[in-house]
Amino acid sequence: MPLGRAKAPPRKASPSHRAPGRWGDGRRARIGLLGGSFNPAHPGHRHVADMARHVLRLDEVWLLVSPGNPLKSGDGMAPFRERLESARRIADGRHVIAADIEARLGLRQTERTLARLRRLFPRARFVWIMGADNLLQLPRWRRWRRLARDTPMAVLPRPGYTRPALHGAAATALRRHRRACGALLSGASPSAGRRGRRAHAPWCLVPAREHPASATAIRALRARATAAPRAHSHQELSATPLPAAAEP
Ligand SMILES: Nc1ncnc2c1ncn2[C@@H]1O[C@H](COP(=O)(O)OP(=O)(O)OP(=O)(O)O)[C@@H](O)[C@H]1O
Ligand SMILES: O=C(O)c1ccc[n+]([C@@H]2O[C@H](COP(=O)([O-])O)[C@@H](O)[C@H]2O)c1
Repeated sequence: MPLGRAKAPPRKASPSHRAPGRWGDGRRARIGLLGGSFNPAHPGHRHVADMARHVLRLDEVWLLVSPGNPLKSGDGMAPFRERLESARRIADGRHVIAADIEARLGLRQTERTLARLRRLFPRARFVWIMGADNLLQLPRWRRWRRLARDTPMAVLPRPGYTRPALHGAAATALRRHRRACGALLSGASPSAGRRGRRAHAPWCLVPAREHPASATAIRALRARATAAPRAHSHQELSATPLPAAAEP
């Protein structure tokens, strides 16, 4: 080593298991991305995250709280902060991490988010995780073909959606690229080959039991619970006989 030149400091351990910041970092990890509205988060999300982590041998799953699903109206959507807090409550902060990075980056279309995350976390391997309901509606997403080409995807069964999704337009178009989940991250990451053509990323159906939880059902229950006392008292009021008018 030439005299006078300081020895480079030892490299920091990769900052894995931390909520991702908007500037990215050098973590070398297999990361599952479970994007969602989390309006609110529920045990079905945690089940999906845990099953995907286990079957795909992921280091981390990020609960990627969406600033706003491009296909959902804002009606009945809780504020972003509330949804993020609810995702934090089902996370463990180590292997399952609530992430606000989409909001920080000002992105909401998944294909854009994935392209940016690959640049910000160049040593990470990403897998997009979703329930069968989302595989069914995937053809409505912006540049979904490109998304499926560039990012491995893991689909979780969901009551009422698994069979229709496996026979749907996206699964049919992508049938040649379906693999066993163990093979999802086994090859090199898709990179441009000769003449800039990219290898197509694989996808799989995670062999897990269906979990019945749904945010729609939770919101409906909550709405009924808040409406019930009023309905109850209204019912009581109409069933209670009026005091007899005093005889003249
Ligand atoms: N019980 C479940 N089984 C499988 N996948 C699920 C389940 N619950 C949520 N997901 C998946 O998690 C992701 C985020 O879901 P989201 O936050 O929209 O919850 P949701 O219960 O589907 O909400 P909503 O009923 O409001 O549409 C989606 O990919 C969705 O398919
Ligand atoms: O990119 C799109 O066009 C697109 C359209 C619909 C949904 N998504 C994403 O799908 C994820 C699941 O959304 P949700 O609301 O069903 O929980 C969430 O990350 C959304 O941003 C993405």
